[in-house]
Order: sequence, then C-alpha cells, then structure tokens
Amino acid sequence: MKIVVSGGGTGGHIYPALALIRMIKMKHPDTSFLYIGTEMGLESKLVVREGISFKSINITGFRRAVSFENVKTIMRFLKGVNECKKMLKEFQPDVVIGTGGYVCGPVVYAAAKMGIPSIVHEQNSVPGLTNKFLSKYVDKIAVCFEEAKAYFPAQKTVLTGNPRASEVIEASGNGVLEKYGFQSGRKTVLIFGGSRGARPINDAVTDALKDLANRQYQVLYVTGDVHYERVADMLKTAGKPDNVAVEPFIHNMPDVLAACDLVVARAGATTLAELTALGIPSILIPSPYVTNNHQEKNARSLTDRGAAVLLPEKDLTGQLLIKELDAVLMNELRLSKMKEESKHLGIHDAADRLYTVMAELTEKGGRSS
Ligand SMILES: CC(=O)N[C@H]1[C@@H](OP(=O)(O)OP(=O)(O)OC[C@H]2O[C@@H](n3ccc(=O)[nH]c3=O)[C@H](O)[C@@H]2O)O[C@H](CO)[C@@H](O)[C@@H]1O
Repeated sequence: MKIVVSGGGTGGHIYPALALIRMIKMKHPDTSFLYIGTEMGLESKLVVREGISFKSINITGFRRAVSFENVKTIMRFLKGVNECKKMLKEFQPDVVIGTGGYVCGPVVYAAAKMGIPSIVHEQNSVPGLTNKFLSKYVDKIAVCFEEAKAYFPAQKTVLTGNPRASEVIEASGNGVLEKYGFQSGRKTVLIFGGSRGARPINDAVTDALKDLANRQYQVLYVTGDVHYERVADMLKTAGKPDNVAVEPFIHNMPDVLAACDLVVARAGATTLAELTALGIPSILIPSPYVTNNHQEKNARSLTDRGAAVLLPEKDLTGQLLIKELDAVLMNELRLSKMKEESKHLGIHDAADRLYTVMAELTEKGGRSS
C-alpha cells in the first residue's frame, strides 16, 4: 500500500503519525510513505530524523478573529491544494491520512477532491478547526475519545484511539533512570509541559526546586527546547538539587514514561493517550490558551474517573505543586488506585484499529456509504 501522511505543528499531531508509520512498517514492510508537512513545524525535524520521505508546503492557520491574515491564509490554502494535487498525482497513494494541525487542510482536501480515500485522525475530545472543516470531505474520521463523536457525522466516525498508545506499551523503562543519575527503586516523577514546554509550569518548578531537594522522590524535569537556556541560567545561580535532572527535550519518551511513577503535564491529547496506555497516574495542568479550552475537557476524561488530579494553571505555584506531588507520591494506596483507573482508559490496539480503517477503505476503493 502507498500512504500519504500529514500532520504537524506540534508533537501532539506528529507522534501519533510517526507511531502509525512505525507500526505499519513493522507489520506490512512493503508499504511506502510520503509525509507532507511544513518547514516551520516540528515535523520537519521529527519526520526527517526517522528517515521518512518528507515534502513541505507553505501554509498558515486560520485566526478565529476577523483579520486580513485570513485572506492570505485562504490564498495559501488554494495554492497549497494545487501543490498537493501535484504531489499526490506523482506519488499515487492508495489512502491519505491527516493527524491534525492546519497543514492537513490542503493535503487531505486535495486527496478527497481527487477521489483518493481519505481519513482524519482527531486526538482531542473537542476537534480542531481543520478537522471539523475536513470532516465534510473525508471518508472516515477516527477519534480517540467517545466525547469527540458528537462533533462529526455518525456514519463515518469510528473510535480507534491514538496509535501512540500502541507504541508506548512496547517500551521498556529498564536502565533509563540511571542515565539521568537517578537510583532505580526510588519513586520518580516526570514533569513536562507538552511538546514545546510551558512557561507557567517552568516557573512553578523552578520556584519549588529548593524544597524538592529534601524529598524522598526524584524529579526528571523537561523544560521544552525554547525555555531551556533561561532555566539553565537560573540554575547556575540558584543551584540544582541532586534528586532533580533537567533536560530541554526527551526524544525517547516512551522508555522514560515506562520508568516513571507519576507525571505532571499539560493535558494534550497524545500525552494523555500515552499515560493511559501505560497506566501512569498524573497531575494535569491543562493549557488555558487552546481552542475551546479543549485540554481541560481532555483532562476531565481522566480526572472524572480518578486517574489524574486536576491542577488549574490559575492556582499553580511551586508550593501547591509540591503539596500535590507529596499527596500522591507519599500515599501508596492512592497511587495504585490512580494507576489502575488510568490503565482502564487506555486503548492499546489503536494503531491496528486505524490500519484496519485504512485497509477497509482501500478495499472498497474509497467512498464509504
Ligand atoms: C498548545 C496546543 O495547541 N497544544 C495541543 C498540542 O499539544 P502538544 O503538541 O503539546 O501535544 P500532546 O501533549 O498531545 O503531545 C506531546 C507529545 O510530545 C511528546 N514529547 C513531549 C515532550 C518531550 O520532551 N518529548 C516528547 O516526546 C509527548 O510524549 C507527546 O507524544 O497537540 C495536542 C494534540 O492534538 C492538543 O491536545 C494540545 O492542546
């Protein structure tokens, strides 16, 4: 099979695409891929790193407020559709899948208009603008939360889960912690703010550093690439406790996650799919800056079931963070209950389910009834 994949901007849209590609390459080695993204998005780094054939188009996202920029975006969209049609004509894919982010707009729209079977994969509980637009044209919409079904036409929507879940369950945490100078057997918490880091989380952690020094647990703290220098400078003067390791970005996140007892994070959908696949308890600080406050809705699907604790950003301070960390990590019973609830929510065979949707579509030659 020949597959075009598109998804971009942030890790939350790219890692599910990469996980799907890796799984298909392993189980169906005769499949070939073309990934279409933008040069500006994280995908130009992450996809090329994987040795996947990558082409780019120039496209920007819509602004919700009325703006002249939106006129330019429409022009770029139309130009992008033409460029994509050429790429698709040349590559001749059997199916095209978009995993979110505005780059998918022209790619998946062009495919649908050319009669090539097309799918969008929506990771969030509330869909983004691009996927809502594309849902009118595609053959199938794959979702990760039951709640998301309500936003799409029922006859073409299917619950598959997030392929990243299938990938992380294969991971092994063996020997990972030692690389950060940590002791195995000691409780470990991972703190990160989504794929790009989050300044309010960084501020709270740096504020808490001094008090973290006398805790029984160890902390792997990921700042996000763009915030690293500022944090590292601060640490030069303030000092860093021995039980805390600081990194700009983690490239082997599945292995790291598998070694951790608790995660503090934003509530991006792909992060949540990873946590529930591995059954990891979490303290979630949803970003209030996202469309329709969708991260809080993502988070609620875990906190309502006792798999996670919600910590609103407006309340976040170093002191409160430590208080919540202590409350979970120092209570074995609570930790194991959260673990159990988290595991219940994971969809482990997401990548297979998504592949089945693709295979069925190509067998049918496209249009679903
Ligand atoms: C600000 C914004 O619009 N965020 C959106 C974006 O978030 P974002 O890109 O942060 O997405 P997620 O939290 O869903 O996923 C982050 C991904 O990056 C990985 N990771 C993170 C840090 C690191 O050092 N290494 C690493 O590999 C995580 O393991 C995960 O696979 O896409 C998500 C999925 O559509 C949405 O739910 C989020 O609301």
